[in-house]
Amino acid sequence: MRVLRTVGKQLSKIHIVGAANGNAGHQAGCEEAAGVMRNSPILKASPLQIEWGQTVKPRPTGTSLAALPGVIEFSRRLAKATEVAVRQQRRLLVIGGDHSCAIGTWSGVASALRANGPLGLIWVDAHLDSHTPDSSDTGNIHGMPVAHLLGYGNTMLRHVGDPNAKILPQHLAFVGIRSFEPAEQELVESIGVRVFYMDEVRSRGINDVMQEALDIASSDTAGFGMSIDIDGFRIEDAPAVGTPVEGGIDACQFMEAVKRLDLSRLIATEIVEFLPQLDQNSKSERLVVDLIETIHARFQTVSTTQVAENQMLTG
Ligand SMILES: NC(=[NH2+])NCCC[C@H](N)C(=O)O
Repeated sequence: MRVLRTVGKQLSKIHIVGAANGNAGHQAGCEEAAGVMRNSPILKASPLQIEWGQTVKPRPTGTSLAALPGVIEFSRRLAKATEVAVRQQRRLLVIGGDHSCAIGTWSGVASALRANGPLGLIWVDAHLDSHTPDSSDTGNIHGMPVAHLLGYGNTMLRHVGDPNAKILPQHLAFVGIRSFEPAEQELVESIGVRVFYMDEVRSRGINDVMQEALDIASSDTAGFGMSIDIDGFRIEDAPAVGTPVEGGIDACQFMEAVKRLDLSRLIATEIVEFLPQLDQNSKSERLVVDLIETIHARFQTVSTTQVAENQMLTG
């Protein structure tokens, strides 16, 4: 009885791991986001129960491809942190960081789940982030995490946590994509990954698309994750990002769609690419909090009315 109660408690509280990395991005600054969110008055005012775990900080070795040694070492430490959290059945949220942190986040989660089955993943983003070091024009590793999670690219990055591919093509769905280069598109399409480009989101509506993405990520998997790059949203909803792209997902519609999803098999969430130095009027900070509440309120005794009231108070 006691054990059950403890497990229940761990399941409902959000356990946040900070990923304070930023030098694999187009512009430095995402490394500040975890600290900003930790001190965020908007998040502190939220009725959600949160416990902050460790914040993993890299030892940067440079930018573009010179960042690689630092990213490898950082990814290994982040993967340890997420693996432990999932093994302890905590309700995990990772706050990045540039999107290269996804290598560490999902490698650790995949290792923890492996005995039970494969990991599914919904990747919300403007970009495909599916380059290898060889195919990338910029050398920025935040444009490469998906290729490495699928088992392509640099061997040491592919082998973070363990040598297995972290995700199989049939369990991955991209949502909101509208910026990519031919080589990365060719890679993901040739192996059959489902990409919901922005055109399809616009024509079918985000509700339908998210429902189908959830089906892909949860069929024949041990559970699934969501990696949310806030540049997937409209620039007016998430202005503080390093690589903005016009024509994104309407953030309010996205959150309405997420509220309708069955998230009972959600293992972990990651919110990345928030660049605090560009955040006028805390607009993007507020979006991060709204996303967290949208996803997590259902797992706690917090009612949607309480969340709405909080949003009005701080809005
Ligand atoms: N996580 C991101 N914001 N990625 C943007 C990647 C942009 C471009 N495709 C590149 O590889 O450099």
